[in-house]
Amino acid sequence: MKWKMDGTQHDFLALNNDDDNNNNNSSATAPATAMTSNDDPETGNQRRRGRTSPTGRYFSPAPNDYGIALVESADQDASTNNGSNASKSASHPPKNISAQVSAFLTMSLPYFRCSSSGRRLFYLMILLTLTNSAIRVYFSYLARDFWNALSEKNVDRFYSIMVTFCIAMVGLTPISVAYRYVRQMLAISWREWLTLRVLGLFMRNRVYYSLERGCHGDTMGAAHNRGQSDTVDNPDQRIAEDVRSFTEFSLSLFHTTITSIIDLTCFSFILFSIMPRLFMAIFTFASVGTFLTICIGKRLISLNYDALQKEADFRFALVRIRENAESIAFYCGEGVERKETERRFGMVIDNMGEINRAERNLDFLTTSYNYLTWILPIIVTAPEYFAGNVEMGVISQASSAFGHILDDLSIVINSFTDVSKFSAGIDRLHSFLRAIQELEPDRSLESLLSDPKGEKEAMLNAEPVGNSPLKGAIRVTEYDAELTNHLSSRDSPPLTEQIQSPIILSIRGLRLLTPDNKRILVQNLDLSVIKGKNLLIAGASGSGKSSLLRAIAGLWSTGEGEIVRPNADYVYFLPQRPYCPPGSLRDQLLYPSSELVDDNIGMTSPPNQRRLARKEWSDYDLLNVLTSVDLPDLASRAGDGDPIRGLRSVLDWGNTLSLGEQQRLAFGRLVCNRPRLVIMDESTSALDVVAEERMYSLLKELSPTYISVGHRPTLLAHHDFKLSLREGLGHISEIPPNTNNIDEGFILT
Ligand SMILES: Nc1ncnc2c1ncn2[C@@H]1O[C@H](COP(=O)(O)OP(=O)(O)OP(=O)(O)O)[C@@H](O)[C@H]1O
Repeated sequence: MKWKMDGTQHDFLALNNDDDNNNNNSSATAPATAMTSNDDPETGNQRRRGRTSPTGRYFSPAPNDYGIALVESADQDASTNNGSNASKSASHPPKNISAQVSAFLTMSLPYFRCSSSGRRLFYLMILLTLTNSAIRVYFSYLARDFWNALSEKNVDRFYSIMVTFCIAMVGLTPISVAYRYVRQMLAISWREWLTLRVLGLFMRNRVYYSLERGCHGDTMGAAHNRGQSDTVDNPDQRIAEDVRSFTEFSLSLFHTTITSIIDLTCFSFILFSIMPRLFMAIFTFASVGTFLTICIGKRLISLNYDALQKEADFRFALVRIRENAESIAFYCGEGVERKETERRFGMVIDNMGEINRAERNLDFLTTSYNYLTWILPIIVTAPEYFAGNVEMGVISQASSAFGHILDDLSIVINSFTDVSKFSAGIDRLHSFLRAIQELEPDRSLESLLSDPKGEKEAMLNAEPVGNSPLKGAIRVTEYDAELTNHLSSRDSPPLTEQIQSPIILSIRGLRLLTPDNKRILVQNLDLSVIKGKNLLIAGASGSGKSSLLRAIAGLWSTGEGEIVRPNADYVYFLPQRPYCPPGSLRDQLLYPSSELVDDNIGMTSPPNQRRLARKEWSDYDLLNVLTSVDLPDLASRAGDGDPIRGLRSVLDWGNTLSLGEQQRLAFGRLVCNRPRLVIMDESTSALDVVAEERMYSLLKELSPTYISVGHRPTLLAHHDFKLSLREGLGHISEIPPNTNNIDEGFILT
């Protein structure tokens, strides 16, 4: 069951006794709803503010009145999920209540501490909530007088009350509208704040990569030992959907709670002063009902947690088919994919069935509860009325007060399903943020949310911040490549005695493990790469070549040792399959240059000034770049004969260009970005030997130092040294000049 509020869907959100119109409806219409023929026990007590259905859920029978509509939908939980790694996720048991409350506070308080506008909106919302409660009490008295006037047939009094009622309605409407508006404003502002904070934390220090690959260094190892999950499923859904639901439902819940407390106080006073017996009866009735609801319905909490998970897994299977459409089509793998997708969908359906059964059991209780609430106040008050001890208006007011109090005491009963969904949502969001926080264990989650850059901590500790982005045992130290003599041959032994030029990359005592700490890939590796002397890394498949590059990039830190390299501004990594971001051909060439980069990303070095220099590249320059990488007609093709238009055309480049074209385009990026050190992982694997030769000639013209990983013997001719990885050990050898191919006696593995 889902709710729509002003067109916005809520997923673990359905607490609904918060709407002003509902409130007005309940109290303002109390006279009309005190046991009229319109009251339908099937829909619960219409007097009641929350309009409880027999199933125990609040609903709005007239959606247009309240801007709220009940939506039967099961797909919202995963509606924004692009399905990143659902299948890897671990299922967490829902936490206990105190842990939930603590998680809730940790995630919600930073916003109110940091945002002054959020605080203002919050105070205004409280003010308007209090005003609304006062209005409800006022209307309860107005209703009493109204019914008394009717039963006494006092026409003058009746019309005088009607006039007062109309004036009050006119005056109070803006307050109700303002309340809803302010609450939505607060929901928007909070969502914006929290989403941007979570997104910032997700993108900085390559957390997005670490969470995806589970390479959290020692920290994650510790997490493993504590039995925590090392992967977080569907971060996209958590950022897009769980944050939204969290903020919106939190406000709804807050409103419900505060309104209930105020209502409970006011109407308890009213009811106790009118009829103490009824007051006592209601407390007993609500307590028993709540206890039974918790006993019968607690299974729904874990089922709803699983529902979020299973919907996301199903969605992920569909997204994966879309992303790998071509490969699946080549393999004719539709049957397998369909079976797997159906299996996941089957799990969704099974879970829905279980939820349905659990809700049915709960409905037995809540429906009979609602029938009883319809009749209970009448049974208790009727004898007094027939005995002439109380007037009709008093009965109406007592019934109204009864309805209010019962609503307030029945929050658990009426909203159990929705609160259980909210609880599952809190857990998902909190575990996601905890996984991010574990990458910076010296900082608390609250401080990360309040102060992502850690400026306050930095001021307090006054410690130099380490250079390595992810704290692990392998330390990556970056230096400014402009300072040419930063490294000397004394720091690390050179590859050969003869070479005395500065070292551009140095690896000392490296021991590299897989992120799960299970396998040693490289050990005792000492290596210095001299500027201008290019290195080829070779080895059998799975020997750890790419992993060594990951360690140099600072992506993997499990192991020990030190890597010293130029800072990110001067190093460019070329993977085997270049990433093609959404955007124009121009964007493809200049990637990752951007006018938009800011220091919030938390990169290991200040923002790359050279990468900000997009405007320096004219269209003409970029067309020359394309020509230099053997793609002279690409822009014309993309622009239907007009190369300038082609540079600006936005296509799905990853699916439009062949892998060889993408690899050449990636070499074009090197021309635009002019790094000092290029690190390539089989980045010419899709090129023929001639094209490979041309790309390496271009590299030599650009004259950076480069390191390649590859299997092809033809690569030997383009490098000066070779590092062979064998059984965890690295063997360095010099490649004699004019080595052309494997016949020269150099095998790659
Ligand atoms: N996230 C991970 N967790 C655990 N093990 C991993 C992970 N990623 C890679 N590995 C393992 O690490 C080993 C080295 O992988 P790597 O990609 O470095 O090999 P490679 O030498 O580049 O192989 P190839 O030549 O086939 O590309 C492989 O056995 C691989 O299965």
